[in-house]
Order: sequence, then structure tokens, then C-alpha cells
Amino acid sequence: MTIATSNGLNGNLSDTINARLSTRPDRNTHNGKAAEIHPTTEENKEQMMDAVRNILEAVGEDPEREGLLKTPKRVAEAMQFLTQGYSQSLETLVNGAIFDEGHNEMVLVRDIDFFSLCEHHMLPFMGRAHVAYIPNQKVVGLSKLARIVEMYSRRLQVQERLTRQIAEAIQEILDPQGVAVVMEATHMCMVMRGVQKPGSWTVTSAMLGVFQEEQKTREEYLNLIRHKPNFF
Ligand SMILES: Nc1nc2c(ncn2[C@@H]2O[C@H](COP(=O)(O)OP(=O)(O)OP(=O)(O)O)[C@@H](O)[C@H]2O)c(=O)[nH]1
Ligand SMILES: [Zn+2]
Repeated sequence: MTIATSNGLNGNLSDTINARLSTRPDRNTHNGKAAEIHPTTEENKEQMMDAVRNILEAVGEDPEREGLLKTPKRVAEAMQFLTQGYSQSLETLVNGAIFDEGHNEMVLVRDIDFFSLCEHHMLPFMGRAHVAYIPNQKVVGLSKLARIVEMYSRRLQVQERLTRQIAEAIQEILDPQGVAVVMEATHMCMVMRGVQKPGSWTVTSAMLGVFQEEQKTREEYLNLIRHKPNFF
């Protein structure tokens, strides 16, 4: 027998999922170290402010001039925001919003804006993510797909890993028949500096389960993300 919780969820189901998530290692880090760093602490902020003062001096600026006085604080707060994904967890983010719907057709949330920082230059890369899965009875709240994109984006990343992490997270919480993630992004390290190629777009994909195994399913997904909706 299943128990309906106050948020309308299947109690047994969400308990099982939450138990599974709470024991998972932090997949966002390669060595587990980043999980110990909480980027919202005051100590952490002071550390970043000192680093920004050093950078200001190194570029030949005077950190004491009026216009720059608050810059270390602003940059530190911006960095905390841009890397807040390190202090988030899949379990908290999903918040039990998994429903036993018996729906087994493709679910796609497309054109999810994301902003991330490349781990090589700590410069932004940004674009859109198209996230799909084919359920195996269970569906997740739609906003949670965007929140998963957000959590992994708000870390130092390479686009390939970001794409894969999103797909694997959905696989983990839903155990669906398949997951597909395509990300289209422009990298400021290729635009503002280095090779200087504005207008270049990098497209990465991660296909799991039926999306990997069945060409027809993959094509259906690719077709759906190719056409823009007309509503806006
Ligand atoms: N695969 C991958 N490469 C990335 C990503 N973001 C940045 N890069 C690349 O990381 C590489 C780092 O190369 P390096 O030669 O070590 O650094 P660099 O001298 O600054 O390279 P240039 O950008 O070519 O000037 C560059 O080719 C970047 O374009 C990403 O998300 N995925
Ligand atoms: Zn880069």
C-alpha cells in the first residue's frame, strides 16, 4: 500500500528515492574535496576578497581607489553565486517531487538557459539545454529538470562533463527507460580571448538507455529539439 504525503507524492516511492540519494557520493566533484568547501561561508568570502585584491594589484590597479573599494566584496559574492552548485545536493533539489504516473512517453523540457564557468579559464560559457527522458512509470516535477541543469552549471565545468552529469542525475533519481541531454553553448574563453571566435557554438550530448540503443527514439528527440515552439 502507498501513502500519500502532504505534497501529493507517493510516500513509499519518495522515501526510496531519498534513501538512495542520501547515500550517493557527491558526483559533482572528482575527488570529494569540493564537497567540503561551502562557498557561502564568511571565511570563504574573505579568502576570495583577498584573492581579488591581489588580482587588482597584479593588473596594475589600486584596490584602495574609490571605484574599486567594494569590488573584492562584489566579486566574492558573485563567485559565491556562480559556484553555489557545490553546496547543493540532488536530494534537496528534487525535494521528493517524484510521481508515480504510469506515463511512459517522452518528456522533454527544451531551451533551458544555463550559465556556467569553464574550469580552464574561469570564464563564462552559456547557452541552452534540452533535457528529455522516457519514464519507467515514474516522472519528476518538470522544474526539477531545470534545477538539475542549474545545480551542475553553477560549478567549474567542462561542457561535456556538465552534459553527462545532468543525464546521470536523471538516470539516478528516476531509473527511466532512457535520458537524453543536448547542450548548446558559447564559450567566452573562445570569444573574448584565445582563438577569438564569436558565433561559434559547441554542442554536446549524453544519451542513455533507449536514446542510445534506438535510433528512432533518438531521432524523435532530435527532431523535437530542432523545431522552436511558435508561442513566443
Ligand atoms: N573540451 C572542452 N574544452 C574546453 C571547454 N572549455 C574550454 N575548453 C578548452 O580548454 C582548452 C585549454 O587549452 P590550453 O592550451 O591548456 O589553454 P589555452 O592556452 O588558454 O588555450 P586557448 O584557449 O586555445 O588559448 C582550450 O582549447 C579551451 O577551448 C569545455 O567545456 N570542453
Ligand atoms: Zn575556457
